[in-house]
Amino acid sequence: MDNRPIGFLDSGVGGLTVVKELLRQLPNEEVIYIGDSKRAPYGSRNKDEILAFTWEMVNFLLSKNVKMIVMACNTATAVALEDVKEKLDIPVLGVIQAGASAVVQKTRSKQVAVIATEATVKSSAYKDIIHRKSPSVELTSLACPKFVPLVEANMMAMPEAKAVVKESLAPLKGKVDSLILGCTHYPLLKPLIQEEMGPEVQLIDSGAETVRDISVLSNYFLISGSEREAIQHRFYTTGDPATFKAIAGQWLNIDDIKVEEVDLSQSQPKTKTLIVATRNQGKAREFEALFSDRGYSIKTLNDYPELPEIEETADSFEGNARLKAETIAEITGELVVGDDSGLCVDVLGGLPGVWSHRFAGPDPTDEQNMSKLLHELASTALIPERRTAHFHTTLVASMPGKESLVIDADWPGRIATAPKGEDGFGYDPIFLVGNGDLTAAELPFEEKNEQSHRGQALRKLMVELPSWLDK
Ligand SMILES: O=P(O)(O)OP(=O)(O)OP(=O)(O)OC[C@H]1O[C@@H](n2cnc3c(O)ncnc32)[C@H](O)[C@@H]1O
Ligand SMILES: [Mg+2]
Repeated sequence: MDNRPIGFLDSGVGGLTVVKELLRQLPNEEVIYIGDSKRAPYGSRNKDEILAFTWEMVNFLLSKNVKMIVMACNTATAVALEDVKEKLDIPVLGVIQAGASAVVQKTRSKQVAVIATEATVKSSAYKDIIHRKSPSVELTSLACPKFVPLVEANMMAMPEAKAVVKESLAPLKGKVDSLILGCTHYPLLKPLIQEEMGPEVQLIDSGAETVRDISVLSNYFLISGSEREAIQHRFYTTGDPATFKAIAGQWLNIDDIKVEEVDLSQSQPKTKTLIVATRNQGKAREFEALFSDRGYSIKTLNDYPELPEIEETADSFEGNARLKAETIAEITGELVVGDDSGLCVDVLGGLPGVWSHRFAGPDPTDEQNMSKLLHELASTALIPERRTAHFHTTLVASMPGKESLVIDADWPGRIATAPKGEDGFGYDPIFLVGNGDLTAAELPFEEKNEQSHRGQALRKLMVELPSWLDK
């Protein structure tokens, strides 16, 4: 018997899907978990980086006196398993072997697929093992680089997740009888993946399959834990402990889960700069909330007083957003995101639209803009059905020498007959959300962010950005 903990490592929260299975199958084992959310996703990084980061996590786990290490990350397994195994004298397990073995046993049609990160697909680790075991099995490998950012941002229940899963899995529909979830993050999207692939396709969870191997290995080396009272699992993250706790608490069903933030590398991880092309600090704060835990340092034009003022002279949201993002990216050489947004009222043919900010004159107050709009609608749109509108936003991410990434989002509603509510800004007090009776200025800050055009666009950006940067 050996009651030392088992160490789990992952690029973020994905390895929790393996831990969940461990807690179910082997309740006498204690867990030490390290997730490198700050540097996730690993899947689009190069081999040397993945190897270095994995070793940092291995050394962290060794400092906690673990009896075994489980690389609960397919990307780390594909790149670093052999190296780590060779150099340590405790057992080290990856997640690829077990998933590959399971699919060979379970497929009937011999048409199977694996979805994984780009690095795992590139490594051909699944292909190699499956072909060695059964040359007649035909494996299709598909990289789904948008899945990990989606899970890391805890967006699994949001409508964007369904859309991303549908779009990503389209090439596999109707072609296979078994699908390996070749990234430990993916079981968190399992209901959506199953719905998209159809009930007849069996999903193989590599992580869950791995727990059987942990059990076999512990028995073989006589290091299983014994039944005891005080088992204290410990979780560490390099990212935001609150997000980690939210995902882990829900997924593992543990109420008082202990999560600590750690700084893994001696030399700080390279923080990437993201310039938001605005002087509006409110917008910068929204970016900061989402991106600083992903290893970005957020700057605005206020940090670069020497940069020119950029006039919004285009006649479309995209035109203005490009003008801001591309001009600043060209001058600074950095990653820049620009956005342009506004309120589009149907009966006014989409006005005030791109002119929302200056609707009532060159430098109007929000009140002046709102009263002009109410005045315009007073004569033409008396009934609520004629007062439909939507907020629109277009985000453009730009880097010199790269085709820009463009993201749009809408937030539908209607125009009220009088302002209502204290929160928000701009036209919020006269924007009735959806078909309801509350204006955007009556929603609490978090709720507005969850629904709004800007909130939706920022979350889409968070999912699209890593794979765009990698192109
Ligand atoms: O271009 P920057 O410097 O970022 O600042 P801006 O005020 O022009 O910012 P936008 O182009 O994004 O927005 C234009 C106007 O649209 C309105 N607007 C945009 N989003 C809104 C929201 O969430 N709630 C209420 N009004 C909004 C508001 O009147 C804004 O001044
Ligand atoms: Mg504007």
